[in-house]
Amino acid sequence: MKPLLFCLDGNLALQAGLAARARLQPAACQLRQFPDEESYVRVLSDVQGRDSVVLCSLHRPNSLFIPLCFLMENLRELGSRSVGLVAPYLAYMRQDQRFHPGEVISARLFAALLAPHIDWLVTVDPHLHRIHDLGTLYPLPQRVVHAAPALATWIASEIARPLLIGPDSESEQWVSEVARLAKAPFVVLQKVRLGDRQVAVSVPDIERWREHTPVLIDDIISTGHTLLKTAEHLQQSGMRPPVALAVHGVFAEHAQRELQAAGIQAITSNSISHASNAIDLSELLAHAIEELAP
Ligand SMILES: O=P(O)(O)OC[C@H]1O[C@@H](O)[C@H](O)[C@@H]1O
Repeated sequence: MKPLLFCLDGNLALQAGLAARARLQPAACQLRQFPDEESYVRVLSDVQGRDSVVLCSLHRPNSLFIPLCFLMENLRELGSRSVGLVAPYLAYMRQDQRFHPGEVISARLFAALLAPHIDWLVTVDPHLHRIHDLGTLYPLPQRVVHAAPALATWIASEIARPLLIGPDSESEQWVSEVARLAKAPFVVLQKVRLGDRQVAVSVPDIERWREHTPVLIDDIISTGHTLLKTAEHLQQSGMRPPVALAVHGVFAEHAQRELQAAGIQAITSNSISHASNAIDLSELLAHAIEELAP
């Protein structure tokens, strides 16, 4: 029997894509909040003796974490043989060390809370910066899907004469791979983070790329300030308005509005459901799921 596929984050398009490509059977659950914000979760499919897969990007981690744990443990109590998690966006990966004395290393602690509930994990380009192996945080069967081939295909078909730009050294791992696959030139800029919402970006001499279309590549758009600052500097250097490609469109606070106001076209993958989704990851995710699902 096909494993059942539950979707907790409302990404129904991705659920349908995965069900078709990874031979999973869509299943239903209900999630709501009580007036005091406690979570109510109900499984509406028969899971007895079945393997279950839960699709849930963790872009709103604090509000999704409790329902996700409730659902996964409930699936076991109701007789599910196994529970795998497909979290295309994995949260709490950026605070992977104590930058200031006394800070919580949330990447490690969040993983320690989540891992005991899952049998296997599939995610997309987790923000592995100082920790290079996801298995260090999640010591269980897991696959990391890389969105680079899908981003490169989109660029090759949509942008004439692209110049790929990584806003900071962290982004080099993504931009260099996308550039290789798209057979396009790339540059990496220097960024200094001044706070949660403040960044400063410096641009090297990009005179010779004037005739190219700048394509910013990053793993995450959160507040959008990294992209906004980068675009501002590119504009001052006489470049055309950039297209911004990111794997994960978190779009925290007013990010979407501010990017639009700055004339930046944001394009994202469907790791998180959003109006900017133009890059479908279901095929790449389906391969990874088929390797792990029983
Ligand atoms: O500037 P915002 O959008 O808030 O944050 C996203 C950036 O912060 C970094 O960790 C990510 O790799 C990305 O460059």
